[in-house]
Amino acid sequence: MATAPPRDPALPVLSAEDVSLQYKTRERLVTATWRVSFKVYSGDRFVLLGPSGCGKSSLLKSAAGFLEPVEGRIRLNGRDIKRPGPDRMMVFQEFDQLLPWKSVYENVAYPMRVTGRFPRSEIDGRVRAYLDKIGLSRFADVHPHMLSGGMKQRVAIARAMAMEPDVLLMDEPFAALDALTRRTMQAELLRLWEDTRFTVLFVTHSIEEALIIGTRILVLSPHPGQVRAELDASGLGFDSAGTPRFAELQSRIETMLFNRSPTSLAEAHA
Ligand SMILES: Nc1ncnc2c1ncn2[C@@H]1O[C@H](COP(=O)(O)OP(=O)(O)OP(=O)(O)O)[C@@H](O)[C@H]1O
Repeated sequence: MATAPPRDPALPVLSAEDVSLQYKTRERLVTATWRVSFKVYSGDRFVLLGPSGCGKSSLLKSAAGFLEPVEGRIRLNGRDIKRPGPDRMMVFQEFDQLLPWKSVYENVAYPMRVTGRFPRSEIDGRVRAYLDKIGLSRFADVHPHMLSGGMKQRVAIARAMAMEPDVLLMDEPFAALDALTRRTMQAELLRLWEDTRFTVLFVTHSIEEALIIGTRILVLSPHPGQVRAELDASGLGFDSAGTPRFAELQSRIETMLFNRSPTSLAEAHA
């Protein structure tokens, strides 16, 4: 297989330029986002944050190649995204994203087998390495219905990461988990990132999750989705919760999203 030419780290992996997204239903035209721009660089943990209806999932769908902008452009390594491809792997919120008739091993192997992204001789090693990374080696032969929600999400993450996509697209991957499992999974994602420094575009409506997961956060307001701000959240993690920087960013985001003054927010939390 031909190796890709080295990429210039100064160029974005993914870029959205004035992206407007719309849905045409029989009754009306829904504008999901209005001229949204952002750039995701190699190794970014880039978070799209905002309330329900601000177009986070639509932007992710567009990056995945399922939804073409009506205005503007969305590009991967400088090329317009026209369709889905193995260079972008998606992890969804739903627990039913695995193929139920295939084992954990086969689920992770499947995209590699059908896309030919790697030589066949490499597939077994890759599956085993990624199952090991997420601590599911012992469950390789188990079928999804035997797994907890958290384990299913781990398999989905391993399956996506094993493809070594240019950008990993994650749509509220931990939102359906209980609070403790969610925290464990957030920590695990950060640990995996420390290991390989993959590029991820992560959607959430949780401010706390955005601050823990993200190195950069794009705050969106709804109807239609528009950019409110882009914030630098690098260096924050679990240990930062409650620190002045964490609290300051949290308060800034709350003010932006709820249009409340910091004082009234402090009162609301009291
Ligand atoms: N398939 C669709 N057909 C029509 N309208 C849609 C469709 N999908 C999304 N929308 C509309 O587009 C807008 C943005 O939706 P989107 O799901 O992208 O937002 P979101 O920020 O991800 O919200 P949530 O957190 O609730 O998923 C909303 O007004 C939504 O109703």
